[in-house]
Amino acid sequence: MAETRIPTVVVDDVHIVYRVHGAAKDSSPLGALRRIASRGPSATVREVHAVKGVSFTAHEGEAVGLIGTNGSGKSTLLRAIAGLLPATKGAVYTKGQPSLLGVNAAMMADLSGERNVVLGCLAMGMPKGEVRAKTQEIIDFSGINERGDFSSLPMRTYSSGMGARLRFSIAAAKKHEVLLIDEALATGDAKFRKRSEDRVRELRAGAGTVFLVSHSLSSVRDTCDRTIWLESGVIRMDGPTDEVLAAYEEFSTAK
Ligand SMILES: Nc1ncnc2c1ncn2[C@@H]1O[C@H](COP(=O)(O)OP(=O)(O)OP(=O)(O)O)[C@@H](O)[C@H]1O
Repeated sequence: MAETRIPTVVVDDVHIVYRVHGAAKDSSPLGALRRIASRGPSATVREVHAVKGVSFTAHEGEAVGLIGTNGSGKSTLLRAIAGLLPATKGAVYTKGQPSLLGVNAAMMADLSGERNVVLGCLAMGMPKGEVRAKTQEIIDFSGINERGDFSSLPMRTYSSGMGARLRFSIAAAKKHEVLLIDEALATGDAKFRKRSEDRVRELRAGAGTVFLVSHSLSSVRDTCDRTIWLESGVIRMDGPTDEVLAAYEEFSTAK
């Protein structure tokens, strides 16, 4: 009997178009004067068609890598799956509320790492008692205290890698139906990467779906069994990670 796979994310012919205001082609004073005289606001609005008709379905327990050259639309697609960007055309359907974990996820730079852990957990909807019980565990997982008591120092004193480790550790402390990771694993060192990859595997085992955007092909290889390759906003390949990475590597070296 065929195994029933439960879909968690359905992306149906999604297009994302950014409208950039104040980006007139002719930025000279004369050009500005012409635009004022013609009263045409559209002259200063330019459109960037970042995602062009992308469709796929992801299932419970699946880890999907998203790769592609700079500007190919990976982060845009992830933000659309997270519900942070509306699709200009098409639709995204998700099971539960996806959580987006990116390198720029909001943290309060003037508060200590520990306070950020507490706030981050509360923001994810964790009950107060659980936050208290998990705070130390999260700090230990992040490893930021390996070289001294950094968790009591303001986050602005952390290196970018330390900040990324703490952000990942906070997000990974909760069970997610759909976890979207944008480059967050790449900044950690080898030891932390191993730990975070193990955590991603645990999340998948709990029937979660994980998306990983990364330029680190080894991270994708170690974490994902399926990979989607985006190029200029279009899916170029979607299949087993090994096959997609081999084709992508060939494409990158041929360029
Ligand atoms: N806020 C924005 N406003 C206008 N255009 C944008 C915006 N964000 C991204 N873009 C454009 O959309 C396209 C896709 O960008 P996106 O950041 O999704 O690519 P990416 O594959 O994640 O790139 P990278 O690997 O460099 O992170 C690019 O052409 C980019 O210039």
